Amino acid sequence: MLYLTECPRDAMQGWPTFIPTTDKIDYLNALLKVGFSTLDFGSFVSPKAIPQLADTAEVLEGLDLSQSGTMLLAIVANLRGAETAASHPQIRYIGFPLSVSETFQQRNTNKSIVQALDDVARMQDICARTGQQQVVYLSMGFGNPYGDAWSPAVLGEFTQKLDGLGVSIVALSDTIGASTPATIGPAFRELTAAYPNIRFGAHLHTTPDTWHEKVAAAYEAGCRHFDGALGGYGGCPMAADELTGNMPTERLLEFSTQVGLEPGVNLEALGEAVRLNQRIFAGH
Ligand SMILES: CC(C)(COP(=O)([O-])OP(=O)([O-])OC[C@H]1O[C@@H](n2cnc3c(N)ncnc32)[C@H](O)[C@@H]1OP(=O)([O-])[O-])[C@@H](O)C(=O)NCCC(=O)NCCSC(=O)C[C@@](C)(O)CC(=O)[O-]
Repeated sequence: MLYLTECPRDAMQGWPTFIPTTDKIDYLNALLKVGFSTLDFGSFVSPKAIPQLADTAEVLEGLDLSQSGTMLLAIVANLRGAETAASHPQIRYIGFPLSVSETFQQRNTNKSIVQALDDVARMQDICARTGQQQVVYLSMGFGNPYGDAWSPAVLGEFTQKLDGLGVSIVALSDTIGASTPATIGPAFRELTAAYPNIRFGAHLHTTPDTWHEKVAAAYEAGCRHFDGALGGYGGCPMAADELTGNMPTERLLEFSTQVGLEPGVNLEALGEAVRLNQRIFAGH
């Protein structure tokens, strides 16, 4: 079975019209029944930066976790957000976007990479206090649209720092869909060999035509932790004017069957989640 993180937060965060809080709650409760390993359900960030998710605390109140084995993950972009996430023991993972592009770090969190690394260290302290776990996203991990210098080696340099801080889950993130099998495969192969204490996830934004080669490259390089969003909607509005789209979870499940793994999801619950997904994102 693949370790799947379903990311409705990533699908919703840049959606142009406000999704009513009750619709978010219904959708997330449906996703909680599907059997995903983790649900990236919302974020505690500035409501000015991401107005769509200003209701995350209210949404959390409405979630029914009683019959779900799925762990909750919330994205934060500063220490204030991390303290908010830390005050909710239902949240297992606190996700922080650390960018290997200085321009994107500034755009996304209004701070430098050096300051962001300091936040990662402090968030490790918060997690040590609460028993939660930090997930660091290496954003723009496969290139950026701003002309900032990038090479495959940069992922190694950042990972070394994260390893030193005791971070044990790192999601290699292709924020704008710039990766290719030629950059994905070596990244997962080399980092997995060099950092056995870290689980590397693939957070690969993609266009519909290239999903398979990207997932296959990561899988063949040993990756078993994939992020996706049903329908492939969304992306990061802080990255570019146009949302790239997410890795469609349906395709990840299809891939999982192709390689002979149990999808590990309840198909009836998945059908209901897809129905609510279509109501929110496709208006029917
Ligand atoms: C980090 C800041 C806040 C810095 O932004 P800033 O402007 O430096 O922050 P500030 O401290 O000056 O505060 C500005 C305003 O935000 C409020 N504020 C400040 N912090 C919080 C908070 N935690 N919760 C609630 N409100 C907050 C604060 O109260 C204030 O409100 P005002 O006084 O003006 O009314 C801002 O840049 C921000 O919120 N960024 C959000 C970025 C974001 O959510 N990006 C999308 C998620 S990351 C992603 O999608 C990438 C990922 C994970 O998928 C992986 C990948 O693909 O790469």
